Amino acid sequence: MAVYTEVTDEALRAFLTDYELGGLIAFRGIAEGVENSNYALRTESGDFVLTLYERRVDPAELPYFLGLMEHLARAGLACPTPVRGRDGEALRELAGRPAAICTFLEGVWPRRVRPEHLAPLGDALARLHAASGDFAGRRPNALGPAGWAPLLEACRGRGDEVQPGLMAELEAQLADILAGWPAADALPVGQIHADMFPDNVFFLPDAEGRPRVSGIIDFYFACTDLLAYDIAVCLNAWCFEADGAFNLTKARAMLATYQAVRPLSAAECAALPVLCRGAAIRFLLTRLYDWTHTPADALVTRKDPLEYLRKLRFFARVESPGAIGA
Ligand SMILES: Nc1ncnc2c1ncn2[C@@H]1O[C@H](COP(=O)(O)OP(=O)(O)O)[C@@H](O)[C@H]1O
Ligand SMILES: N[C@@H](CCOP(=O)(O)O)C(=O)O
Repeated sequence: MAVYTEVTDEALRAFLTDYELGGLIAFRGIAEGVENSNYALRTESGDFVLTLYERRVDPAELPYFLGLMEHLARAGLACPTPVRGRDGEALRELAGRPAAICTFLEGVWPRRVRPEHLAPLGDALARLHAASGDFAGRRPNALGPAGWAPLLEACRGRGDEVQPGLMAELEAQLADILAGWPAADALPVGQIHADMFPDNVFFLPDAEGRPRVSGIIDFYFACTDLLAYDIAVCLNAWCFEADGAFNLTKARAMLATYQAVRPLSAAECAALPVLCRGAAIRFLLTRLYDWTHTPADALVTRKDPLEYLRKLRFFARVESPGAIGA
């Protein structure tokens, strides 16, 4: 699932008259994704993705997301380019929802992450950070440290049903993380993706058959925050095996190519363990919130919060940045 808002053939054809994309050839709802309604479109001009923004996206923030994607695509990053209508506007309305069309990116996201994915990932992440350096937009991270205690509070009463003692453990972890969190001006800040999970990064084989990044999608958590926090998100999302073991080889491969583009300062390396703990609790808390607030029969697939409890515990035990590849 993610088609919350149905679009009729007639409504879509009428919508497309505001663009110079030619006539509609075919369209279908895309089942993947959780936040918004997505449709794959084929028009006489090629393939596109139509997104209808659902309730969790604040319409006032859409110009930031679309502007950032346009900026990065112009700088050569493989990310969706918002398509502007005849009037120059990319953000429009369809079926009562804010809506935009973006270019379709080829490639597939890795269902099983292999060590060979990590080098191209690190390179792409560093290029994203470098290319957004001159982007003028700003968006505070709503799911940053200040947002974690309210999320924890919203899960009170239900969290311990997921695992006995969970709430007390998370409270203690959160206090510890916040006490060690770097000051906003202590580390380099810029535009970060903030949700660079495997399902948001597409790959295609290069001439030698090695994976190369062909697309980065889903910029709807992007924000202005510590650049190294994006690395921490990737260490969480890409460097653990199915049995829960942290894969140091993967972490080192990603950090090496990242640093070939943007070397980390000593302060960023030192902060990486706490940033990883922060990223772990951030995804744990949003998953826990969804787990405890989404009816079990809802069409959306709820993600396992306890996967991130195991990662959180791992990062809490890390004694030096070297143990996680920095
Ligand atoms: N620009 C794009 N090119 C190709 N496929 C896309 C593009 N944008 C989204 N998709 C497809 O739509 C799915 C859901 O997109 P995503 O942005 O992750 O949705 P959500 O924000 O609802 O989680 C992706 O897994 C991918 O299959
Ligand atoms: N990556 C997050 C969930 C966000 O979902 P997405 O489909 O918008 O990437 C998680 O795994 O908890």
